[in-house]
Amino acid sequence: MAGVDYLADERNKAEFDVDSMKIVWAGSRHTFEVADRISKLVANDPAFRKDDRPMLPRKELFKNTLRKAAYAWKLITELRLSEEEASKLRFFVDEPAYTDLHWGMFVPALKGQCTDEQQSKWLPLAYKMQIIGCYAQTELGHGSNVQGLETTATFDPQTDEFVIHSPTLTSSKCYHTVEVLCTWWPGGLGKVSTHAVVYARLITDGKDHGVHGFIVQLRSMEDHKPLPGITVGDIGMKFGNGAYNTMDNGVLTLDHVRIPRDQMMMRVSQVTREGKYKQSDVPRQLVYGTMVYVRQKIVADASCALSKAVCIATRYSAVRRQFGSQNGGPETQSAHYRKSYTGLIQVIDYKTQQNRLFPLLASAYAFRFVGEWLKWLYTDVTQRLAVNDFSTLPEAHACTAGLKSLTTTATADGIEECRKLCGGHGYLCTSGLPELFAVYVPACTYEGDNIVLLLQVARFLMKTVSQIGSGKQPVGTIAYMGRVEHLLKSRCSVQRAEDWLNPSQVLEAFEARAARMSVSCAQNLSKFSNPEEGFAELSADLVEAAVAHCQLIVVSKFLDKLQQDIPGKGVKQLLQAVCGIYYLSLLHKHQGEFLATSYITPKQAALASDQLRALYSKVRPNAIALVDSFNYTDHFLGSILGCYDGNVYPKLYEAAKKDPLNDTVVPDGYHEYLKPLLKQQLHSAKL
Ligand SMILES: CCCCCCCCCC/C=C\CCCCCCCC(=O)SCCNC(=O)CCNC(=O)[C@H](O)C(C)(C)COP(=O)(O)OP(=O)(O)OC[C@H]1O[C@@H](n2cnc3c(N)ncnc32)[C@H](O)[C@@H]1OP(=O)(O)O
Ligand SMILES: Cc1cc2nc3c(=O)[nH]c(=O)nc-3n(C[C@H](O)[C@H](O)[C@H](O)COP(=O)(O)OP(=O)(O)OC[C@H]3O[C@@H](n4cnc5c(N)ncnc54)[C@H](O)[C@@H]3O)c2cc1C
Repeated sequence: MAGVDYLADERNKAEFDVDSMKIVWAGSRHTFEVADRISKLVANDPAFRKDDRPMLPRKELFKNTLRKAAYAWKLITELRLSEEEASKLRFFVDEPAYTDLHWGMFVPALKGQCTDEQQSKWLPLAYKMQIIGCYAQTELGHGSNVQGLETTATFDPQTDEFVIHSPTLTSSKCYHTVEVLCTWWPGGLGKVSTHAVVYARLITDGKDHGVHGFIVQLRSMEDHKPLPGITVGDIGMKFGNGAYNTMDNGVLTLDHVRIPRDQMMMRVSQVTREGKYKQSDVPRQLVYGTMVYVRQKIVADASCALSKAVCIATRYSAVRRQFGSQNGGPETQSAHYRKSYTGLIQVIDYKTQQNRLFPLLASAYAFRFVGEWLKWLYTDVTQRLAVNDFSTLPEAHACTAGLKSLTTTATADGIEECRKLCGGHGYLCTSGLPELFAVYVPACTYEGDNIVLLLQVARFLMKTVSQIGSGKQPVGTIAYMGRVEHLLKSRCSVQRAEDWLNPSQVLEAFEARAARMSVSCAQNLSKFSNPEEGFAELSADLVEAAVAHCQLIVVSKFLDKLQQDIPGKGVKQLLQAVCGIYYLSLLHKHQGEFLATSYITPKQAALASDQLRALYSKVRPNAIALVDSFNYTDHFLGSILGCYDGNVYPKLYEAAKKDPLNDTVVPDGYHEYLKPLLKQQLHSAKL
């Protein structure tokens, strides 16, 4: 049956121009064309096969990743791909590798933390991959608490060097039962990186200046062996088969390792030849700049991971049929569903399925647009920093931290929901969903634990509330706090379900909820004589206020997007429906907060649910076209359930036949373990 498109009927139902939507999703025609070309290049090259990943033993898996990364680099250089094309190629290869950390963190750290002179030395080497780097910040005992790091970099004026040292238990106040407090977790560190950006406490003349970044060579450029004083290795298997085990997350101890003074990254602060510590005229927090950059990237990546899962679950939900009757005979479910040509009900037509799936589809679009906006914000703050305007740095930190937390939590939960939406078959590795979940879920932890990051947003919110009335007008994403008096008094004016389609009404509802939750936290905090104690005591409420603020940002950026000129037949109308599903499903999920803050009434909450159901019906015929708009190849999706042609069952059957366990009809181990058992039972049962 090759060539038959089992989803053709679904595709014919679309009420909008899919090609135009593809461009909206990609961000521009240019980005679409690059992504389309590179994704096909990868999909058509057998060297990038990835369906065997869950079955490979770790060593083989890792070597395979090294092979793919080297081959990708060969293509990048031979085809003279641009930076944009090269990064798309790595993205579509879709395999976590040391290159993610080299390009995603090491290079940005060099760019952001080094002086021009240092950059001119290190960047050309890194760009040509003549050195490979990683980002070594987290220690066994300290991840979230960066200020608590214990590795030291002590300046030795005699030799003009820093001595980098991981403290041992004996020299540490810590009472862990491990012998060494080493660096632990960095990706690419375990087996590959030649260099690392190591974060350590800078000590000059006995004085501790806090955490700074240093470039440390780890391995010999001749034979890849660790340099003297360096002990390095992989930290072991992680969650899931295949998944993130293609990455060599590493452990590192540094025993009085000496590096030249000019390998301290000196953009933010410097140590002179005499050992004098000098701080540039920039905020110390710029040392954390790489994290702001990567968090912004992670938000953009969330929409990719979630859209992948949603594409699989949506296509499969249209293919999968449950209940109804094959021959038009008595129905086992309500006649309401008797629409499909076979008489069997497509599971996508169940309202419960739509209620679980469509908000995730909407979230994928919402995260795409907020990711675009966050990229703009990051570019803007970077340009300002270049001219010593630091005014928007706290907002950029709060936005990147908060949105990283919000989008990764929703995406990880969403992928797991998509697995359940695919029923039993979702649990098969060939659905692609178990591995996608296992690869994605650490995003809730790395680059800042999601709760720790929300607490940073909460601090920013409390600071903003405390400044209300001081004459300092809040701007940007926090501008609504400038209208707090109105927002505390106002009441929702919705009278009919359709009123929930009014953008200004929706925006005010989300602003009022966020403002009221923040103000309530601030009022409760003011009852504590010690603010830090109050912050700790109220931290669960503060996290909820931070989530409300971040959801407001996502909703407002989606609504802003809809204000733009969006070409293509029906595209804008569909996006309006998708946006409506996004905010109304949030309103429904957090109804308690909207009601408790008294902005809306129970009747208005019920009208919101009515409108949400109406939007599900609007989106239903367009669901397949909406996921086709992601333009994912079958290779990238890596899922039989999500394959473009919907020909799921024969593919599942063929894949099962190819499982190594089916290489022989009688399994290995039969003669040792099954036969004797069965024989013994045969004797005792006298059969
Ligand atoms: C399939 C493969 C994966 C693919 C992923 C896709 C991603 C797309 C590509 C991305 C590229 C590369 C791939 C990356 C893969 C992921 C690798 C993960 C790498 C890591 O995990 S690296 C380690 C990251 N570690 C952390 O994030 C630690 C978290 N902790 C912190 O950030 C901070 O220490 C803190 C919790 C914020 C500190 O809190 P504390 O209150 O103690 O703060 P300080 O006293 O230090 O500072 C207070 C002051 O500073 C402000 N501030 C804090 N952070 C920042 C910042 N980053 N920028 C600006 N300002 C900051 C804070 O607000 C305070 O200000 P105030 O005094 O109140 O005015
Ligand atoms: C797959 C993966 C890749 C990684 N890659 C790198 C890398 O390349 N380089 C690198 O340097 N690091 C890396 N890391 C480390 C990562 O950045 C840290 O694990 C992360 O920052 C969380 O820190 P932690 O492990 O110390 O968690 P902890 O802080 O120990 O968190 C444990 C629990 O305590 C809670 N908690 C902690 N502090 C607070 C608080 N103040 N208030 C309330 N609750 C709190 C957290 O919410 C969490 O529930 C990686 C981690 C993973 C899982």
